[in-house]
Amino acid sequence: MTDHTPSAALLAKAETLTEALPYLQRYAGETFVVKYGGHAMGDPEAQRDFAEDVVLLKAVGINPVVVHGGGPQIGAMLKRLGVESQFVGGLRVTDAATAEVAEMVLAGKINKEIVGWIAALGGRAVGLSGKDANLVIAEKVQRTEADPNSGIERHVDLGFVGDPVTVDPRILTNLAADNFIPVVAPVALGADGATYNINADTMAGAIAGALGAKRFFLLTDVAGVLDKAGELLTDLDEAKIAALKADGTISGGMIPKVDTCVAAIEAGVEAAVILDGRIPHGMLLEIFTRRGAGTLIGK
Ligand SMILES: Nc1ncnc2c1ncn2[C@@H]1O[C@H](COP(=O)(O)OP(=O)(O)O)[C@@H](O)[C@H]1O
Ligand SMILES: CC(=O)N[C@@H](CCC(=O)OP(=O)(O)O)C(=O)O
Repeated sequence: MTDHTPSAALLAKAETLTEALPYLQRYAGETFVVKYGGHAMGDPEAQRDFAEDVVLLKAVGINPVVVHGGGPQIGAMLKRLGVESQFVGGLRVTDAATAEVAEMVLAGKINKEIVGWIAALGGRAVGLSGKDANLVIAEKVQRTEADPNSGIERHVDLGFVGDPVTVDPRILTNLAADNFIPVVAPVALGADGATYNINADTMAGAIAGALGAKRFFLLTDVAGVLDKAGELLTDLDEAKIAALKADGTISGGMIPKVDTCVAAIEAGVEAAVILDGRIPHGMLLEIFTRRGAGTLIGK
């Protein structure tokens, strides 16, 4: 007689599904903002896995809003055009020609690639930038830098680099209510009518704050915030972050990330998670299993 007992592997799959039940109940109807960084995009397979996660979130009643980057991809295009890029404090110095290329790569190429993957997997994505429906109004960033000789702080002109100053999230909530998945490129107009290039972490944080998102995910190319020994720090708050910045544990590109998370939480986001976007379905493991992944930043 044939043995009809399910295999252990099959039973483990059922357990994974039941383990997800409390999370499915807790998050149904909530808004999750996901920042998908250029380094996390990797190869087409990684992009497909990411899109699959986003479509799954929507299918179980969560409202995902994707805000993407594309720094390495802008860099590659500028290189093809023979233009060198300079960074100050993690921000790309953006003259008018660079702003044009950044918009083409972000709002044209990458945005439509992500929309395409989501569509291919049965989701209904709408690609937009901060310009659409006045989603974001930007203001030229003001930065200072210490002069290497005198040590005196002086103003640095980053060109068309913007900070989001107002966010009108109605287009996002309207799209989500109609079962669309918004995919946002970090480009916006200033009140002066100019096009501004915005750091994608900053853009995503401002949008997460304006939406009062339940969760804000930052997908990057490290496991999360690491301590000096390279071990993952699983839980952080504002005070711990301040200490880690002060002693130099958090540096470079991780500084704007944690600052963005803290600002988003102050604006009403319940918690932010920094995690490795290169791990296939890492976001699903974080959301729907007890193990979690990455660094959770809360109040
Ligand atoms: N304490 C830390 N933990 C993890 N990464 C850190 C830390 N301090 C600095 N970093 C750096 O921050 C980087 C992530 O920032 P960034 O390269 O700007 O990411 P992205 O391109 O995804 O926006 C890491 O790859 C790492 O080099
Ligand atoms: C002003 C500024 O630096 N803008 C960024 C926008 C893209 C971005 O932030 O992409 P990642 O998230 O992949 O780094 C840039 O030009 O690279």
